[in-house]
Amino acid sequence: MRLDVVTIFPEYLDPLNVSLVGKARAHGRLDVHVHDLRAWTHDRHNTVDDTPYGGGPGMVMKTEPWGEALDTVLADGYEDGAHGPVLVVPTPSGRPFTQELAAELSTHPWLLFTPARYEGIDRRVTEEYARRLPVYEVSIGDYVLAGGEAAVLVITEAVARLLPGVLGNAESHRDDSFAPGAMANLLEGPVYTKPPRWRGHGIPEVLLSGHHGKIARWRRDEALRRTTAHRPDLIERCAPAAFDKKDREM
Ligand SMILES: N#Cc1ccccc1Cn1ccc2ccc(-c3cc(N)[nH]n3)cc21
Repeated sequence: MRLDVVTIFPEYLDPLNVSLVGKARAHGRLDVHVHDLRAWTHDRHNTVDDTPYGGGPGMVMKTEPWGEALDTVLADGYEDGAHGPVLVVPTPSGRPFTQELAAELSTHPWLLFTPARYEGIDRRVTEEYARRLPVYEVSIGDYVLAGGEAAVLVITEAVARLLPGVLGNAESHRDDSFAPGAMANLLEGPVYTKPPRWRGHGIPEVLLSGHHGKIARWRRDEALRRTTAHRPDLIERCAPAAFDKKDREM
């Protein structure tokens, strides 16, 4: 997968050099290019914003730098023989980012992120590129950030971990919260590791039993309990297998 990010804060994307995404890049599973939008300005102040038509607070990001930047990035990518990208626009007014959307984005060979700042990008930029590219406007939550770069980090990590070979243990995202399967849409249950006792806290006996069926049932029950407590809205989306009464009677 190729990822391009156009931003006025390229250093904000430095975390894409470490941990899971950094390893995926080192192993050639991800090809990440971060571009400074100001490279496509031509005035001595490297201006990327201006006052909003119709008045109002804040500033709006100008069309011209974005147009030049995206045309260049697209040309570079196509030269690399890449398939057409999808444009991913972080915005508070976008489609909620979910595990399902992460899985959908992970099927595309090229994601082109346009994290804005100020009050956003002049709408004509999105309209212009929507003429030739699929555009995903994505919200990572019902709160307002100061810009889209944090959203790019979140989206990139959630997508990268779904790419073949990126997660060490292929099982790791099998029981993810929200991943398909019997535990789909259930929140993670509690996890434990050595030492067996810590400051007077022990381990649930079932986890030391070696009885895999009982352990699996306990984990499912704990996931159901936590989901019911913290996200009852997810319960109706759970696979029927999550409520398998037969198991419970065992
Ligand atoms: N746009 C806008 C905007 C509109 C009103 C007030 C403040 C902003 C700041 N902002 C500028 C760029 C940008 C990108 C993404 C988010 C964003 C995403 C989620 N899920 N929350 N916030 C915010 C962003």
